[in-house]
Amino acid sequence: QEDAEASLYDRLGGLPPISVVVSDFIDVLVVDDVLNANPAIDETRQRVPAPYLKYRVTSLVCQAAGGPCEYQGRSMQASHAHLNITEAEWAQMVSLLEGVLDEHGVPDRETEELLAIVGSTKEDIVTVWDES
Ligand code: HEM
Repeated sequence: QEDAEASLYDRLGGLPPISVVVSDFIDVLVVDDVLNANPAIDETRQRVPAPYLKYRVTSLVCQAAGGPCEYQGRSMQASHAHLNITEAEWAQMVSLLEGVLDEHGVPDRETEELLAIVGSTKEDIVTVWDES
């Protein structure tokens, strides 16, 4: 079934649109007040160049969507463990991502698939879990 239809990568239009969406996503992420209220996130995003993050995230998404890229960055666990990311911060990131996908008119099906890819990394990225 999967062989018979276009990959998510192709349905999104390949690297040019993917890189634009990722770029806009990183742009809103790094200036977000909710996320920057976490000092570990704030310090790290000031130290790590946004264009570098755009490159890495683009290659990761490209690969995960079935495109020709090979992600050569660190694991999600290794690159986020020191950021003390909470569930609330995770939810904020998802909401920013949904906004960017909506702005770019990414269709529902592709939006769901992208959110599922991102969602699959939550266990590795969130280290501060709500009780209850
Ligand atoms: C609340 C959620 C997130 C925040 C605040 C966040 C923030 C950051 C920060 C500050 C860095 C730089 C870390 C460092 O170099 O010390 C980073 C790296 C990275 N993040 Fe995230 N991130 C989040 C979620 C995600 C998600 C969902 C993905 C992809 C599915 C992702 C992909 C990456 C990649 C690929 C890198 C680069 C890894 C490397 O340097 O090799 N991040 N993130």
